[in-house]
Amino acid sequence: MGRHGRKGRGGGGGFGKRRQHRDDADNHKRYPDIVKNNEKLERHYNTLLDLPEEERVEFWDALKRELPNSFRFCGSKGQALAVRNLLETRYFPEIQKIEYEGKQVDLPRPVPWYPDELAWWMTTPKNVVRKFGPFSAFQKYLVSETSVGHMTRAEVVSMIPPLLLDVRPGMTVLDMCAAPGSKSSQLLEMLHVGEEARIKKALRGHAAEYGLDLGPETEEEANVDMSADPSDAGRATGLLIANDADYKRCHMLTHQLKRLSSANLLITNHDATQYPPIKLPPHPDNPKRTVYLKFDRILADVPCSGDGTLRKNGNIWNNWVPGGALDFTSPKSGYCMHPIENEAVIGAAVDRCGGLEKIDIIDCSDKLVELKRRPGIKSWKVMDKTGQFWDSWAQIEEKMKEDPDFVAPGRLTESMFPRSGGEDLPLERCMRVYAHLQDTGGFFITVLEKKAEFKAKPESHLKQPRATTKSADEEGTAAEAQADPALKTEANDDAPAEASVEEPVETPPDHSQANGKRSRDDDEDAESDTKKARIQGDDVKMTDAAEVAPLADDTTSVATAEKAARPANGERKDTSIKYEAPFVYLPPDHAAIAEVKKNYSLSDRFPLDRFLVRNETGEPAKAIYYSAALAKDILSMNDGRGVKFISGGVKMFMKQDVPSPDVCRWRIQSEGMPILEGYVSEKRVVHLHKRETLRKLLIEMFPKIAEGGWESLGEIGPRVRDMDMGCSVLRIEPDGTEDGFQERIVLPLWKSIHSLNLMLPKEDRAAMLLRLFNDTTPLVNNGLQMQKDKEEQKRKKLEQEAAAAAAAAAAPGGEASEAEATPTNADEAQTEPQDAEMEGQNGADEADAEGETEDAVAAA
Ligand SMILES: C[S@@+](CC[C@H](N)C(=O)[O-])C[C@H]1O[C@@H](n2cnc3c(N)ncnc32)[C@H](O)[C@@H]1O
Repeated sequence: MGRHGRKGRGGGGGFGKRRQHRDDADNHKRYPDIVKNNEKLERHYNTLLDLPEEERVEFWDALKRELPNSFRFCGSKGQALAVRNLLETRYFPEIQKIEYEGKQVDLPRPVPWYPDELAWWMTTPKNVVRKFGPFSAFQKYLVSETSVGHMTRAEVVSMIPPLLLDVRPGMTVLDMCAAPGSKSSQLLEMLHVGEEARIKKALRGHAAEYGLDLGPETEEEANVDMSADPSDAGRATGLLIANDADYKRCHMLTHQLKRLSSANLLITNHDATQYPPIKLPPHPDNPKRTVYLKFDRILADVPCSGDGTLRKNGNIWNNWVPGGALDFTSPKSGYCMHPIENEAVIGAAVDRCGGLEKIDIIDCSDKLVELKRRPGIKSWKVMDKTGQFWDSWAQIEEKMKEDPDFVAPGRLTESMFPRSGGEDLPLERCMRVYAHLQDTGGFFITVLEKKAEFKAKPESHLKQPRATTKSADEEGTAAEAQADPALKTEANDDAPAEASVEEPVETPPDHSQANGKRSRDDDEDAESDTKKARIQGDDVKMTDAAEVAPLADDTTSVATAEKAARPANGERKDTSIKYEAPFVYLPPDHAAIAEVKKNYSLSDRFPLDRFLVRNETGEPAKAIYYSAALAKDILSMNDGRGVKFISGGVKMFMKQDVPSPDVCRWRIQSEGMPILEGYVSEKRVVHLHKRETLRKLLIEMFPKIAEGGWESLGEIGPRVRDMDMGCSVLRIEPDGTEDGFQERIVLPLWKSIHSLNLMLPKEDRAAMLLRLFNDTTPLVNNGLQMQKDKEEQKRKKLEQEAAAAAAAAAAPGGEASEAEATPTNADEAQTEPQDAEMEGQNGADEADAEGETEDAVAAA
């Protein structure tokens, strides 16, 4: 059907602008206070779902109850488990004591089908946890861990699709409609599973050679499967392209995913129905052949009418009309129960892709077995805007034959009905999750597997809607042309016919081998591809309520999008198309890279050819980023091709003002630390194992080292006193004692002339303080205090000098000289610390380029 994106792309459109005000008012009402009656809605689902009476009551009761609170522990597995353990050890005893409305509240429970008990839910609604006093410590924990990216609050049902996609390290994945990014973060985590242990294991054999202290081998390291992603010394080689059509939401996505510090992520801003082909470097054996990226997995979490979100968008009770689903005016999320947004779309997509030999609906009954679900629906009626049900398209045609003036109300189309002759389509393999099954929102998921190459049929082969009035009909057509870039391209662009969706086009180049992986040459036999896919179960695409036709690797979408990206003169390179600051890779022998390599004595095992900057000059001004090899290939090969890359690469080094040229100007940014730290030699490492030492470093910004200040820095005091100035790696390690650390943490540390500083944003400091020490002590900025003291001293000195000068002038024959009266700046040059300016003064290009907020690290 392909209509999903037409109205309200951006996910925030709700039920349209006219209703916005009332919606907002309704949304601010507590859910229990909302009147939950809608005759058409109830008649609609009672008819369509045809649930037995008892279950029907449960279904509506569940929809009328407030949605339980749910959250997921995220980030690296070690971190996620550490944060999860706190829930049970620190917060369970508190929650157990809470009574709300005369009843003891339930403890949170793990979601039974989510791996490693990393997803949890609780019956107490979010609003109560937020506002009811006795929950305040727990609420603080939720907010604090969410703000630093160790936890995310997501609807339980929305966690299902990534799990069914079975993403594994090394895969190439596209999330077509990714913002704000909750599913993308799950996908990214899957690409990085086991990476830390693999890197360590790969490095261990070379540790002595490079002066690396990797500590004792961990259990995870001992058990890690090196073959899961073997080609880049343990580093993850897969890639997630997270795409969204809405530019602003792409930036939201960037912000959300930044927390995962992944070098294996690119964010793009395209209409997914026109996703451009992504070029890869040619295969060395066939340098003339153009090679394009193909995806192992695609997630299509498309906008829909969202009636599955009734429990969190109470306004839907008032506003739901059958036409909502027909028009898709409420694209808040992919949660919907309506067959015309679900099974009908799957049917149409399979049809357009050439049937079940080309694309199959996968039976997932053996996956997530504890997830209660219902099979997809094979037959349904369609309710028009007046509330009348139609059994089939044939019934409408019949009526039109009988009465030439008859028009069905609303924009009904043939594809909204079960397909005639489509009885064999295994729509029962689609998955429906209803609110009453396990107290969630409603949801629809289907997993599709591409079995062979195909050319998708154009959308127009389906029968067109017949609207209520002529003008409505005309409106619809104009809107279609407006909203469907494919139609626009066909109509307006005089590029060669091969680009039209209707025309057969050359089979696009096949997977290629970038960096020895993840791509194929285009002359490879499609048949053998298909066999491979079947054997390995590899080419699974999934959709929740999705239209699947425009897969990025299918012939049609490649050709159409290629045309869109190609300028009218036929030349492919158009450097004028710049959507964001460019991505420029630095040569490995660049002076800044050499400086970094020398300062941190980086092991030769760390690749130096993946550093990039984000500015036109191509010179590092403020930040140096790092990306995985495949991301580099893609960013380099697609420069000037009209691919709208919003973000890519992890900020690895930030430029620092330093008091002498002997000090390395490039400090490691906390985001880049997990990628780099294993390769930094002992020369720039500080080991910390006492809890009190870390507590002091977290609470105090810029604790003093000079004038004996180092003595108050516990076991790290002598080390930091003797160390050269600049950035080093602080390794916080368990020492086996009971009150020692349970987890390993690595942070950047900066030593300046007078003081030391953990290079962590304030919110991260506060979150760590809460997590490790259950401490909410306000942070102390020693640097600011020193600055104030210094200013006070200066003021006093000035006063004294002025008084002395006045006295001298008053004395018989005396007159103070200018020079004596003017204070020198000599003291200032010595004052604390030069890094005071480190965040503020270099605010040039890159930070702005990504619209990022600066770390609150800084400055004294
Ligand atoms: C249901 S939301 C996605 C939620 C997201 N997957 C998550 O888990 O956080 C749908 C998203 O699709 C985007 N969108 C709408 N039409 C699109 C199109 N034609 N191409 C790509 N993205 C589109 C919207 O901007 C919106 O962010």
